Amino acid sequence: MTDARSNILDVRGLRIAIPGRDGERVAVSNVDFEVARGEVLGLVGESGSGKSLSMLAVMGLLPRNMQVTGSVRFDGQELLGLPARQMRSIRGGRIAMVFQDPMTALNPVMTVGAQIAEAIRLHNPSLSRRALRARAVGLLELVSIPMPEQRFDQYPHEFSGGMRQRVVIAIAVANDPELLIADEPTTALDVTIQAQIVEIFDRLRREKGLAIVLITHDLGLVAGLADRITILYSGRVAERGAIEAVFRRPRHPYTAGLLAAVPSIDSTSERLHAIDGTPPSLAARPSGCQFHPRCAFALPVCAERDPDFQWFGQSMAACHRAAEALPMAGGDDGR
Ligand SMILES: Nc1ncnc2c1ncn2[C@@H]1O[C@H](COP(=O)(O)OP(=O)(O)OP(=O)(O)O)[C@@H](O)[C@H]1O
Repeated sequence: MTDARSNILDVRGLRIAIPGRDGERVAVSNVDFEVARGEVLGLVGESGSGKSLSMLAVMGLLPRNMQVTGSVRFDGQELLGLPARQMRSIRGGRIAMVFQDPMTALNPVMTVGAQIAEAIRLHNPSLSRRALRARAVGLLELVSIPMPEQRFDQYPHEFSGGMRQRVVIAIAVANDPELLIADEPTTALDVTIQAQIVEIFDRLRREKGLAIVLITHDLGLVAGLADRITILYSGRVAERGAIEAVFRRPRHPYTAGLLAAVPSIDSTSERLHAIDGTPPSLAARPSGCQFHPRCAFALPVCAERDPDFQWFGQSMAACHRAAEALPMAGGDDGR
């Protein structure tokens, strides 16, 4: 892994607690992840695993009642506790975001071009109308929208879902951010369009050195794009590391289960292997390893003690049995 200095984003020991009438509930605990410039990090987990809360913490957008501790460093600067005004200028400037539903991010009564130009103008108030238009058209080109000159003057409803998501990406990267946080950016799109969006992200990373955090429950999406992966389960990191290492040799049974659930093109089986059971609710988190009630390999210790991380060169996993060669599904080394 790269050392901390070259990471554009470094999250350490992130903890997010939600106060309630019967005491606080810890939604995210001891979460670490990092992404270097030009790299893509896949932040993966089932619904409720803490992906969105973790990224809201990075952006300083958590609801006020939540208590966040740990460290979130962006280009070396600590963001937790930063005054709201400073955080606002980083957000939308150096850190940009793309969400699942492009329609909610776009204004239906403004042309697409005007919306992109407005995003540019916010950070470049002295640019002329002509210069704004030229840059906006350039951005439409960058995200592979055909006939950008004509498209500039059209409204969001004149665009398909995939084209709208490209517009949202164009707006997000309008001011050359260093980090893009994309929360389920392709979930609402069909598979072909998904692949095109992935290609655009890949180009932005290669050509502009953009770092991307891709939040998703889709391991297939991560496989095509990410350099590293962090897998969250029940608010904690189950496994993380270089994507090849984690995919080739998952060390956590949860990772193996997720990998086995990815449909493969050459699969002869119609049935997807899903992991039996459901993740624990915030109100009823188990003792010990969070995954043990669903784990086929659980030992008595797994219910008693939260596992420490074990490091395997390019990946690490929080599993009492991580070092053993368990007969898990997933991975490609024939176990
Ligand atoms: N505003 C809130 N108040 C109380 N609990 C919350 C709130 N927001 C999230 N949670 C809880 O915190 C946990 C983590 O939620 P989070 O939204 O980060 O999960 P996620 O992995 O992003 O899931 P999804 O894929 O469904 O968005 C969940 O148990 C969720 O119910």
